[in-house]
Parts: sequence; C-alpha cells; structure tokens
Amino acid sequence: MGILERIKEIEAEMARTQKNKATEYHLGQLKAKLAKLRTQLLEPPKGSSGAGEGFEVTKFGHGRVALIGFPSVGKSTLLTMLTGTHSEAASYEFTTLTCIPGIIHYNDTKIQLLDLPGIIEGASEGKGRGRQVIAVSKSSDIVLMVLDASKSEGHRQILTKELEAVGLRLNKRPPQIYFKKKKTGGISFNSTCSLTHVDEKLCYQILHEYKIHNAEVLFREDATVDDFIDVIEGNRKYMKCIYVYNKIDVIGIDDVDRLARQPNSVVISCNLKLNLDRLLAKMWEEMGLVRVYTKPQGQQPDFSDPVVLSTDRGGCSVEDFCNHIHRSLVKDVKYVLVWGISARHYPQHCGLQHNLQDEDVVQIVKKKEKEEGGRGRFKSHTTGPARISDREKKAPLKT
Ligand SMILES: Nc1nc2c(ncn2[C@@H]2O[C@H](COP(=O)(O)OP(=O)(O)OP(=O)(O)O)[C@@H](O)[C@H]2O)c(=O)[nH]1
Ligand SMILES: [K+]
Ligand SMILES: [Mg+2]
Repeated sequence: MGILERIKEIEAEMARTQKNKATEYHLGQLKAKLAKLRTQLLEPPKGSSGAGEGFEVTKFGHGRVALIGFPSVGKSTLLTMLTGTHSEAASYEFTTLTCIPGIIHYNDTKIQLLDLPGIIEGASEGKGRGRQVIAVSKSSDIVLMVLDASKSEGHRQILTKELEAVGLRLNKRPPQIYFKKKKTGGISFNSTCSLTHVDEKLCYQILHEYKIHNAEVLFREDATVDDFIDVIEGNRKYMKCIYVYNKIDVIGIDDVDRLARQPNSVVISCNLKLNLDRLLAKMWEEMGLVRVYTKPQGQQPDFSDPVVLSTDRGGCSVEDFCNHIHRSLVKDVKYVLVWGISARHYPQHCGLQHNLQDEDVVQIVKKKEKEEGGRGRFKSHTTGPARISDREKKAPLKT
C-alpha cells in the first residue's frame, strides 16, 4: 500500500472514531501515525535529487513574501499592482504556471514578493503544483493567503489544512514543551502546570509510536497531543500569515465589514485599488524588520540606506548589526553610540549584546579610536525613548 492510501485509511479511521475519554489514547496514536506518514511524504522520492523539480527563485532583498491561494483569486493582479512587475492575469484558472518574483519598495527596504500558481484541495498530497508551491511558501518569511471575498469562506480552512498537512503552522508560536532524546535512562515526564489535554500515559504511547524509549519531556504549558507530536517531529515551520480578502468590490458592505474584523485579515480590491496601503503596512508590521542607520563619526547618517535586521532571522543585537556590515568588524568594536527607541538617553553607550530597534541610529566606536566631539546634533542628550523624527531625517546636519 502506498503512503497516500495509508494516510487515507488513517483519516477514515479517525473520522469513524468517536471522540471521548476511552478513545483518546487510540486517537493520539493515530495522529502520530498520520504525522509520520506526512513527514515521509515530504521526503524526496528515492533516486531523485529533489532538485530541478521546484521553481527556485533566488532570494533578493530584505525579506520574502509568498502569495498563496486558490486559482483566480487575483494573486497575479496583486503582484502587478504592488511591484510593477507584470504577471499575466486572466479570468481562467491556472493562468500562472510558475513562480514570478517582483520587488516591493517600502520604508527604504526591498521586499521580494512571489506570485505562485493557484493551489487546490489535495495540494499537500501532490495535486497540481501544490508541492512546489508549498516548498516556496516555506522558504518565505511570511505568507499572504489571498482569498476571493465573494467565494466560500470555507476556502480559508481548506488552504490552512493543506498547509498544516505539510508542517506549516500559521500565526502560532512553537509549543512550550521541552523535549530531548536521550541514550539511556528511560522517559522522564514533567510539567510546570496542570495538563487538561494529555496525560503521562498518552505521551508515553506517542513516544512509543516513534520508538523513543529514552527522553526528557517537560510541558511548560497546557499543550495538546498535536502540539506534542509537532515537537517530536521537530520539522514544523511557524509562520505569520495575513488573510487577504480580494475583490471586495463585488460584495456588500456588511460582508466587507465582517471580513475586515477577522484577526490577521485585510480586505482589498485590486480593481478599485482599495486598501492596498493598509495591506503593505500590515505586511511590514508582521515582518518585524528593524532598520538601523549607520552614522559615520562627524557625519549625518544616510537615512535612505539602512542596515536591515530581523528578530526572526539572525537577530537584532549590535553584534548582528556589526556582522551585517562586515564579518571581521566585531573584534574591532569598543562600543557603539545609539540614538533612537532602544536608547535610554541620547546617545547611549552600548555593548555588542544591546538589542536595536526599528529606526535606531548607530555610530561604531572602534578600539583605539576617539569618539566624536560634542558638537553634532546627534550628540545632544535628549531624553529617550523616541524615534528619530522625519523632520530630523530631512534637516541638514551641522557637524
Ligand atoms: N472584481 C474583481 N476582479 C478582480 C480583482 N482582482 C483581480 N480580479 C480578476 O480576477 C481574475 C483572476 O485574476 P488573476 O490575477 O489572474 O488571479 P490569480 O490568482 O493569479 O489566478 P491563477 O494564476 O490562475 O491562479 C482576473 O479576471 C482579474 O481581472 C478585484 O479586485 N475585483
Ligand atoms: K487566473
Ligand atoms: Mg496568477
């Protein structure tokens, strides 16, 4: 029997099984079996390198955003509107057959936006180009799930299920469960809170299913059996997702209002150019990018060319900032001067571990190098925290 048939069989058995206290162990075991099969399904088939079959596009810019959705919801129209790169749009399904990259210029950063073929139910099991589309989504920093506001609201659930089936977790944080495999010593099971979804026996059984007999498990929150399986599998990707309801020009105002109030959702119309700026602002916010402006001694920072850091990728410490400029820089740094939100006063002397925030200004003071005299405008000891204002950015600097 193939993997797909076994998945179908287990899903059918789960659907038949009533959920109650007596079946909870059996259901947990089925869930673990299912998760193992899904992981197997993701492995490239034996004898293939796995290369060449996807649509790899070189990463570019400070972040990557993927457009995921059913066919003809307006993904290509949206890419063309936001990036100026033309991607063919038409009223028939599967107009787009490959991955088309474009660039969004926003807040002095460049964000790569990827248009992708439409995906359909069953994508996670290889229907259509689902597998390739999902691989590209996994490589991005956030996902925009594009939905047709005039179509069934069930589409959002179907797509979420498809993405979950391949290990993507949307708008969730990793479960607070410590898990470590050991060589010997059996299984030690502990929790820091009372558990209402699982008990020790259920967890042992799941571990048994994975043939794990020595491990340390510590639940730090009231997690579910699905969370526990996610932690054991260890290959889950936790991503932000914005639900983008397009085509609001064809629905009534009450429906627009209801959709707009759902969490993580933005309503737009490409045809009427409605709310696209709100979408960009939301996207920017969710990406959590941190722009840091470098200030050479005695000079004004270049406010059009930030170093862009990210908490999710690489971190936002002064050390990360230095590494971004040059790998060998860190060893020469004595301390840095920081102006902006992260500074308690202006300028604050900070070490490598200090965490920077969006729009901070940083001057690096190297070992055996004297810091700037007290004349520059940035030297003034303003009380923080405050952003460098737009006016300050535009004003000419006397140094
Ligand atoms: N009414 C309305 N139609 C739209 C809007 N945006 C796009 N469309 C139309 O929807 C149809 C599909 O648009 P596409 O951009 O090709 O959609 P897609 O999601 O890229 O489709 P595939 O590549 O086939 O998956 C086209 O006829 C567009 O003109 C909108 O805001 N309102
Ligand atoms: K289309
Ligand atoms: Mg398209």
